[in-house]
Amino acid sequence: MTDRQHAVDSAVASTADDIAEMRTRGAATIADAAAGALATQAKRSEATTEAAFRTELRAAAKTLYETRPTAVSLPNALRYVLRGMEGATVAELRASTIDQAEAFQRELAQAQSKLGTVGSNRLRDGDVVMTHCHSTDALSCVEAALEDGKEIEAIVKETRPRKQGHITARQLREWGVPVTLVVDNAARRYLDRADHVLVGADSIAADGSVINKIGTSGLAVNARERGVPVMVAAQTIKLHPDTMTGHTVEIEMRAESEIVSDDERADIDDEYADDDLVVENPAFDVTPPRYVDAIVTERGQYPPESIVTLMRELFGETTSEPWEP
Ligand SMILES: O=P(O)(O)OC[C@H]1O[C@H](OP(=O)(O)O)[C@H](O)[C@@H]1O
Repeated sequence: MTDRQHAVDSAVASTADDIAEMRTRGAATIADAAAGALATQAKRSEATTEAAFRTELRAAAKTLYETRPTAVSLPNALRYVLRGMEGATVAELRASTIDQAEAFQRELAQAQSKLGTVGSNRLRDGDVVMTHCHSTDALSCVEAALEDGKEIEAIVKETRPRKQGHITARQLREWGVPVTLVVDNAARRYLDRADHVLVGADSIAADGSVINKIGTSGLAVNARERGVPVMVAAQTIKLHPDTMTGHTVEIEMRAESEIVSDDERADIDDEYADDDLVVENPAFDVTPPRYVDAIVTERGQYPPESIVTLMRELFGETTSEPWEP
């Protein structure tokens, strides 16, 4: 084991593992868990010097960062917490880090609730929304509309390969929303019945592109063809500052076991072939801004092309990694 691994608390390692294995998933939920893990690291740290404490916290942040690459809410959360780590003694550093992590978690919840109010203004009584994957930001718009007394129906895409549509359907049913669950391939057929496509985002790029669960871009193109507006619910924590300086967002490639079992692979592949069957499992795709009607944030709704103005205001041009000294 390296010194860095020794310094990282077991609770941080376990949070990182939960994120990597998607037991903790969804961009906002990941950010919340990461901030909580840094607070735990600060609470449990046995560092005796200020330098050792800072090294530990940076090592914890790096461990969390290296779990999944696409949702920018994760590095944005880590950056936010580490920037608040201030003080001349270990006790002061500990207190400020814990305070900052708790402030982050509070603001995250408040932002989602504000975003929900903004998004619900786009929904009319009796509207039908089509969802993809499971997004707490997207669902907060429906929740706010229901609280306003509007009746909303949902067509919920299953979302292969991990079927997060089931989580969305379960939540909506709990709220008493009529739900029609469909396989992903049925989306175009059911768009005729939808008034909105409502999705979340893992990252939003400076040009207004939306990086979200694989299948979002095809859904958005079909929705445009059918004249159904596409609404993306994304707190500003989903804005990807690196894209202001030309970087692209890394698309996570997940294990092939999410798509085919070993037996299925053996059944498909020719055992005498010179090469192996290739199976690829990208978790996300990129929807160009021209297929998106509105990005709904806690600061109001934006046409995708103008999101860069908000990014500059919130992040400046800073894109350094949170664990860099
Ligand atoms: O932050 P909230 O809105 O909850 O979720 C945002 C996005 O995170 C999810 O990714 P995954 O299931 O973690 O791969 C989905 O792509 C979803 O749209």
